[in-house]
Amino acid sequence: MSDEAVTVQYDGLTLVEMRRRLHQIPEPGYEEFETQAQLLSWIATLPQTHLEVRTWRTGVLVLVHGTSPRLTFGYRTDIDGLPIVEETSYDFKSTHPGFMHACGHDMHMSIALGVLAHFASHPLKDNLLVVFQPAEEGPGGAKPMLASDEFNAWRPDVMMALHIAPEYPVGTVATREGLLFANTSELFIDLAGQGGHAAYPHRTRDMIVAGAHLITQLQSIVARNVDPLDSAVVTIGKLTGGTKQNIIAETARLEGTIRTMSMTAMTAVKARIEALVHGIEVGFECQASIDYGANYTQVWNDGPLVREFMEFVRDKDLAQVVDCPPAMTGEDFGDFLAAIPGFMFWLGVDTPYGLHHSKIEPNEAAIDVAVRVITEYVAWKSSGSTGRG
Ligand SMILES: CC(=O)N[C@@H](CCC[C@H](N)C(=O)O)C(=O)O
Repeated sequence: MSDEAVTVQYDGLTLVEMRRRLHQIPEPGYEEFETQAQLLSWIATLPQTHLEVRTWRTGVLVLVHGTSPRLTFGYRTDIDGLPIVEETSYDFKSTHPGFMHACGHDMHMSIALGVLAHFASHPLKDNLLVVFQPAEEGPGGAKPMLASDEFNAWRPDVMMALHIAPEYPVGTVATREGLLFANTSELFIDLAGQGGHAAYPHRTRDMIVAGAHLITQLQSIVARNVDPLDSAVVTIGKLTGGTKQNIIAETARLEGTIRTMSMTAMTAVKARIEALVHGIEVGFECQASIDYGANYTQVWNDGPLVREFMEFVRDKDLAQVVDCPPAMTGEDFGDFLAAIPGFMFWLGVDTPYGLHHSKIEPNEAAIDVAVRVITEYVAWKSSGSTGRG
């Protein structure tokens, strides 16, 4: 492959410049209006001969027609941001107050744009569907997109995606056969008691105290109810309740997430949460409700396909390939992989701050690495194989 894939420009903009522009406009799931408009305007500047473009909600689907297609390859990027106040040193910080691309979706989008630009002018034998998917951070765009007519009209036979990894050096791809990311379930617990004057606690049912007890009890689930040879996480990331320091809180809300390696553990964790919440209702004379929000299927990499990908990248010396352990991160790309064979991999971006941190600054040199890895792999796959390992 020539260097063209990595020096690709849209309307005079490099992939890094496009990443920086996207970094400035992070938007929550299903509100990616400015992002969608920006993507569409850039895509319109590409050679259109082989392209067909559709929108799905706030997402974009681009089919690059192959010259003699037998298969459709799918490459997916997520496009939403997170409710985080940015604290990077960038001079291209988010212009959307309280929102930030702190999970790398700006990097992911620029890589997908690089892949798309390359194949728009170097079409494959096979079709390529580039998917710009909304709402990965929640409530999940993959499941409804999979069920949509827009996606199914161009449904790929094989799918792939990547996620930036702060802990790996630039020039690394890390993945594995089978389980890569966990099963996830969101968790929202509402507690309702009786508010009142801070000086008369005996006449109230204090939901700050009930919530604090419940959070502590929830921490016992992983330690005492999950097989130590399996794994789970129960995190409460947000606690709200009360109105003022001298008013006893009538309500409280806990917001969190559950992560498990197996569905057996997910069922067991949920059963324990329900038992503990019921105990809080009895013990603190209050009412409680549980909502599990969005649930994502584990990311399960197809063994032969991911093995072949790892061997290809290693053999062509496109990146350092690491056979990594599974992670407790979640990804609704798992929902695509439950329906369509494929795989996901981590892309090293070498930054001291982790995903979802207000100071994360991924190394942009990783964009070219990823575009090269993906374009070379897909071109090789389309040139001779049947799409399966
Ligand atoms: C890669 C990544 O960070 N993904 C998110 C997915 C969120 C799923 C859902 N909203 C939840 O919180 O359960 C993650 O937090 O792992």
